[in-house]
Amino acid sequence: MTQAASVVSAKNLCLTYQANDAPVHALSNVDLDVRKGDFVSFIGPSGCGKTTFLRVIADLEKKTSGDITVNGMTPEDARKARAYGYVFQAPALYPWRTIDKNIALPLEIMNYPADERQKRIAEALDLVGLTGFEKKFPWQLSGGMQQRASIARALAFDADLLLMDEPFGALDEIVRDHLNEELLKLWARTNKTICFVTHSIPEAVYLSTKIVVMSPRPGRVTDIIDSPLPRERPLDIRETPEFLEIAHRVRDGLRAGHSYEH
Ligand SMILES: Nc1ncnc2c1ncn2[C@@H]1O[C@H](COP(=O)(O)OP(=O)(O)OP(=O)(O)O)[C@@H](O)[C@H]1O
Repeated sequence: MTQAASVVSAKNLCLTYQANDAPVHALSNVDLDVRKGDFVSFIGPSGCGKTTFLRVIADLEKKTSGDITVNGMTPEDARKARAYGYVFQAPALYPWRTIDKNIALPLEIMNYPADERQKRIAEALDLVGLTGFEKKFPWQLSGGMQQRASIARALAFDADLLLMDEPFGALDEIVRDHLNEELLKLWARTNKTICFVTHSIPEAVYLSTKIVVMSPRPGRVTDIIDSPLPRERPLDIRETPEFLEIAHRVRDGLRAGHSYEH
């Protein structure tokens, strides 16, 4: 079998923010290869550079040194080619726009014709299970449904790469479990490549084909775990020895990164 194409490739990637008092080494010598169809989670304590890494992929921050390509291009060219959809931590929906109009906004900015917009909105709502809610305002939906609407908005351009920055962090555990299951189904149906930031070990292990463990000061990768779990995962896989073993390794990686500071 030939290896899947590289979607994100980082080599010796460094990013230093020039803060007022001292430079902040948000990413230090990061090496990572994300392949087409991977579900990659980034896990680590606050400040280890998870968001910064997604922002470099999205061309919202510029690297200081090293190399990074997205779909074989510079992040800037990839952004211009609309290589990705971005889902933020909070739903970030416009309260004065109905759900369909929120999803339409980026498509309007990109001058998609009205009929194409309608088609894409309907498809994206179907993928996240929100068909029938197009005329509701965000405040008429629960937190979980709002976050699904944000995912629909990111899916609407049909980019192969989804960047998700802790999208379910603010939701209660039951809703989160449900959305995790839904997200895996969506990933299986669409064959997208997903880069997903989380603070939760079970979430990272449940969702991912690859888990990137990071630690702060300087922000760096301490472990990369290729998951042996099958791609199809019922929620109760979380009680299996295989699952717990990976969770254990993630926890060890997080601990090792922590002891580096002392
Ligand atoms: N624009 C900026 N200017 C200066 N420092 C920044 C800037 N953005 C982030 N940082 C710093 O860079 C480091 C990495 O931040 P980043 O947001 O990538 O971490 P994170 O792992 O996503 O954290 P969290 O889990 O809290 O979201 C932190 O120390 C942060 O304070």
